[in-house]
Amino acid sequence: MLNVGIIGFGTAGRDVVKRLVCNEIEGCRLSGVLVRSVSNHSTGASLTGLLTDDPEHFFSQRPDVIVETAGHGAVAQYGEMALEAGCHFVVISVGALGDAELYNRLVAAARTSGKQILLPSAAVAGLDRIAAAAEDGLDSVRLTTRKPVKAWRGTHAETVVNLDEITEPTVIYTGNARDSARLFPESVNVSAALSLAGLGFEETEVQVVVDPTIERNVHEVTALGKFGELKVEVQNTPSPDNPKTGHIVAMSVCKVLRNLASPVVVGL
Ligand SMILES: NC(=O)C1=CN([C@@H]2O[C@H](COP(=O)(O)OP(=O)(O)OC[C@H]3O[C@@H](n4cnc5c(N)ncnc54)[C@H](O)[C@@H]3O)[C@@H](O)[C@H]2O)C=CC1
Ligand SMILES: O=C([O-])CC(=O)C(=O)O
Repeated sequence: MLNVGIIGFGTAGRDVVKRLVCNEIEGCRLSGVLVRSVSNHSTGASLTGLLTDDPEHFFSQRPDVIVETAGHGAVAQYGEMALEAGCHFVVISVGALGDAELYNRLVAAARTSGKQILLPSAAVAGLDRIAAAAEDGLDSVRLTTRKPVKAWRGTHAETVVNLDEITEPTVIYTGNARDSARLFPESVNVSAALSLAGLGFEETEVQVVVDPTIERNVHEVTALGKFGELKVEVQNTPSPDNPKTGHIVAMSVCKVLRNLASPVVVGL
């Protein structure tokens, strides 16, 4: 059995935890959930003793794999600790890795411990193909991320446009993935995942759009190279608790955990 520790008990974290405690991910069991303050969460009997706000206690449960579902700050705070403790580190707040210094430290820790930093596809599709294409001549990778107005509340978008007055699709960012990941830490992690799969943070081109005409979170990816051409559009159903995050994100984490415990792995 693979012991799984989860950092963060928000939208994505709760969905993953629910599946683990219901034994829906074969070969995996929940060792603990690290939260900022236990008193902020009311949980059912199935989680008794599993939530902790004490990192030492969390690590003492000897997880084999730790999953970050808590935001960029938590990647910086716990990444090295997780790898040095001998755990694989699954990261959904991939944009944090746009900080080159942090990225290098985590990679060094992974090398030393012999463990891996695992980045789920999460909200996007096509990372497998872009990574394969990068083996032999990838020329360009472009991302357009569009989300409905409600998904941009409380983000950097509010400093660019008046969200209450938007009536048509409005571009709020054009640039590279390094800056998009930094400016939209809760919303455009996909740009970082594409960068790490393909051409890196500087060469990956990103456009971000507030779109009052749509209901889903849309990511359009195009890539060109020796392999041919890739065009992928995903339309993610927003999670009821957090419209920024697609429900598929937690399911993608569940798939990574299933892969780690499974004799057969499909879709790498
Ligand atoms: N790779 C991808 O495609 C995607 C990545 N994300 C990333 O995942 C993150 C989480 O998404 P959601 O679950 O929707 O967010 P959320 O805001 O619903 O939940 C995050 C939870 O983590 C907790 N938290 C924050 N810092 C913590 C810490 N240091 N220790 C323990 N708990 C901490 C918060 O209190 C909150 O309960 C987002 O901030 C975003 O960076 C989200 C969607 C897609
Ligand atoms: O869930 C999504 O559609 C994508 C997202 O928030 C991110 O990339 O950070």
